[in-house]
Amino acid sequence: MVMKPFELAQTPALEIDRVSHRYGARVALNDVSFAVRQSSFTVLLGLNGAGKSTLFSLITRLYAIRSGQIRIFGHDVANEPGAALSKLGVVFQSRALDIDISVRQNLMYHAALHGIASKRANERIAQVLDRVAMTDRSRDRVGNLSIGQMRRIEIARALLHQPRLLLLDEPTVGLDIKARADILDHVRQLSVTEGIGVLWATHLIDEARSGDDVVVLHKGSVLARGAISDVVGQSGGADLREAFNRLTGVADQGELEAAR
Ligand SMILES: Nc1ncnc2c1ncn2[C@@H]1O[C@H](COP(=O)(O)OP(=O)(O)OP(=O)(O)O)[C@@H](O)[C@H]1O
Repeated sequence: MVMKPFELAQTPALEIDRVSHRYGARVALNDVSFAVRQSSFTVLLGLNGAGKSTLFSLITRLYAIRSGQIRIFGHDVANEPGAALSKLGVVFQSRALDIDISVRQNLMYHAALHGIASKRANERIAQVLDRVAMTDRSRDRVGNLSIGQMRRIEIARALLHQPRLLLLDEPTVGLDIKARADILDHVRQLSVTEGIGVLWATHLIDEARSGDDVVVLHKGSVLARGAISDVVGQSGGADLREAFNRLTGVADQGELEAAR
């Protein structure tokens, strides 16, 4: 018997299935479908207003899903929220740490919210701080860290309960070039070493690397999705920047930056 491809494939870490969302008359997401494979690094590429934050709000259940389905490791977010969200870690655009207490205290507090007992929490905190190379800062007050270091702690925090899907919404905003490259490297490594499916939302084309998957979201619609090499090949462009420009009709990255 010949097996169909979908029977051979693993369950995706995340499936967005025909999701639409409106704010009143404004369509923010229009029939959006794509998947994040397990252990993959998927770049959700879109300009200001593309719908990235709306999509994150639906995945995390901040907003109710009115049209379409979202599944995390096969669990429907609307019908099985406990099973779905237990596998999910999120780094939102807005700052999530209490700057007046230490890194460790922040992480202990978050572990308690997830019901992780203190012995296990101590072990996990040691592991996640090691993952983001911040072990030596555990007793520091968060307010004394640089913005890039805070971002790393936010990523460590999102990893405490051992999620298998990690969402990051514009995680490098406000970081200098070195901190940006460091965070990208750390998260890319996580997808490989920990087998985590990563969805990295950004407007910066140069954060995508060959080997990544990409989803081009523009004005609420998916214009292209798949391996970067395929998306570039199908567009007829020379690289992802040209592919993005052709797909969206946006002139260049300068315009993309200016749109923010
Ligand atoms: N609460 C809201 N009420 C009305 N319209 C909204 C609301 N939130 C977002 N929108 C609109 O929905 C569309 C998608 O916005 P969204 O914030 O999801 O995009 P984004 O890709 O995350 O952009 P950004 O990079 O600015 O965060 C935009 O047209 C935006 O103006």
